[in-house]
Amino acid sequence: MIEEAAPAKLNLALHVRARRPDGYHELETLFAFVADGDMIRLDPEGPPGLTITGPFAAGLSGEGDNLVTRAERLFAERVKPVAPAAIELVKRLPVASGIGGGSADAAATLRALARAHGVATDDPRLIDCAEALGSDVPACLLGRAALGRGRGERLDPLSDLPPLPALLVNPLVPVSTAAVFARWDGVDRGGIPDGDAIAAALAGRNDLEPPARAIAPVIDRVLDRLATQSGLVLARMSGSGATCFALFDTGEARGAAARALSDQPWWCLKTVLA
Ligand SMILES: C[C@](O)(CO)[C@H](O)COP(=O)(O)OP(=O)(O)OC[C@H]1O[C@@H](n2ccc(N)nc2=O)[C@H](O)[C@@H]1O
Ligand SMILES: Nc1ncnc2c1ncn2[C@@H]1O[C@H](COP(=O)(O)OP(=O)(O)OP(=O)(O)O)[C@@H](O)[C@H]1O
Repeated sequence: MIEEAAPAKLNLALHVRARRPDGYHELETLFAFVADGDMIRLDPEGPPGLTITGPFAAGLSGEGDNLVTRAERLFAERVKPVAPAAIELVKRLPVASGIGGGSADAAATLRALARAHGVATDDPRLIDCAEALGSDVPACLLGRAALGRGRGERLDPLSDLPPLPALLVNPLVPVSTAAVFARWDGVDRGGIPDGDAIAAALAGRNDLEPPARAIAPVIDRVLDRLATQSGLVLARMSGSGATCFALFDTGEARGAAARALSDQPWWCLKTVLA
């Protein structure tokens, strides 16, 4: 049995630079990961098929188009013609929520298959599979803080981030990534400055916040509540939303913020930058 963690991804900053003719957007983003997320368990000898467990299992459609099964099929086509395995996905992250849940699962599946079949996790064919599965999958395959460019697949690793306490808050409203990008106003407000990642994040922004807030106004309330917590370093929406994150200077401040928000019917995850 092979276990691979599928940690949640955060966009500490996300600057949209241009709409491309192929329908994607050129962006610059600071990818970061936290210590918690979904989990993939792979048994190459077990009865083939995908089992989904965990608190958000019910939000997912069947095997055919799950990103885990798509990753497995692509691995068999492009890397090694392996037979389907028994895979369990422990789904702890909300679906369609801006923290890359499906992308993290796909990347963890590729890593698990690579380990099971003696392929290096930086094998170019694995990276090809990741790019074909989605814009966030290459970053999730790398699994460490990085500056992303292009549609997110051109990655420059950053030096390790400080293990800042983090609170992730999702108002349990799914938001479509394509719908949010489609509402971007087309204004290039500039790239991400070089240098220290946390300083760059503080100076940066998420250009998808205004369109996501228009689609899901509850995001305003989440950000307003996070902004007033003490010990706050940075509060921002991640990806295309609706999950917002707050970074704190101490675990106590994060705990106090989590208690303060417990009057809302929102999903909250106390974690730390990895
Ligand atoms: C918002 C982010 O999460 C930031 O990391 C990513 O850019 C989105 O990554 P993802 O969910 O893996 O997205 P994909 O599955 O590749 O694309 C979904 C849809 O989002 C839009 N999309 C995505 C990425 C990108 N750079 N430009 C886009 O316009 C496209 O309409 C695309 O059809
Ligand atoms: N294993 C999976 N986990 C989550 N979603 C999946 C999975 N497989 C397929 N999907 C589909 O992919 C869509 C996007 O899910 P995902 O959780 O990756 O989005 P996200 O959190 O918004 O990611 P991003 O940060 O990349 O925007 C959902 O509509 C869902 O139905």
